[in-house]
Amino acid sequence: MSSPVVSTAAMNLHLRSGKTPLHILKDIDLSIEAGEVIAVVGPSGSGKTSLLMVLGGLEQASNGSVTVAGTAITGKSEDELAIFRRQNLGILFQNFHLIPSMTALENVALSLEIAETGQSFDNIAASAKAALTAVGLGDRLDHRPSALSGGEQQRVGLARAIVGKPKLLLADEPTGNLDQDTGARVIEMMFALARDNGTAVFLITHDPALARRADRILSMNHGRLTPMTESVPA
Ligand SMILES: Nc1ncnc2c1ncn2[C@@H]1O[C@H](COP(=O)(O)OP(=O)(O)OP(=O)(O)O)[C@@H](O)[C@H]1O
Repeated sequence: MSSPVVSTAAMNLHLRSGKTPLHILKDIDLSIEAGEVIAVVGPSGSGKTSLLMVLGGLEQASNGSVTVAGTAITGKSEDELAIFRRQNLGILFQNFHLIPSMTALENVALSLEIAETGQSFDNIAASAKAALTAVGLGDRLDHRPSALSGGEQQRVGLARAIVGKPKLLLADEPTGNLDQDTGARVIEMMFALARDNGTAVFLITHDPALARRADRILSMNHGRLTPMTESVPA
């Protein structure tokens, strides 16, 4: 059997707020297989985004182990983490983070260019165009973010997150700002990526209907992650 894409053991995250020490993540043991979609639910402030940040190498765990796509990311330098992210991760935030001066096509192509896959410019442009077409934006390639609606910008963000066929997709409330139809479309694309490419998906959501579609639901409470056993309220 292949090893999991995500594996953490006895992982803790301590931060400080002024002089007050905070124990944000407590003894996290998490494993996510290739092609598996995990939904993480839980109250505001419970630690969901903090866990996403640790898995993405955007926040360093205080102790324990964190292995993502075969790389032990604890203790790596910022430069090493940047390379690790470019080669293995897709990240989809609620607030898109698109580059305002670049067109949709350029925003998506940039993520392939900085991943340094060695592809020619023509190949990169073709992949970016295919990803944008897949999210229904084939006719918006030359639009800058300011000329796109919120839902369209989110879909550009999704195209950018998936164009490199990442081993792990991290998504924080990806449908929070979207109408139902656009949200459903974004979700379909994420599931397709897991199914067709074997991408492991870590999805934070407050949407019970969305959580129920995942392979597994985990609940975060006061920094502890536990399997969701009772059914998610509608
Ligand atoms: N850089 C930081 N310094 C200090 N405390 C932080 C920092 N980042 C997050 N926290 C605290 O960590 C706790 C967990 O925050 P986190 O954003 O992970 O929660 P969440 O479950 O994602 O919440 P939400 O659903 O509201 O997004 C909160 O109490 C928050 O105030």
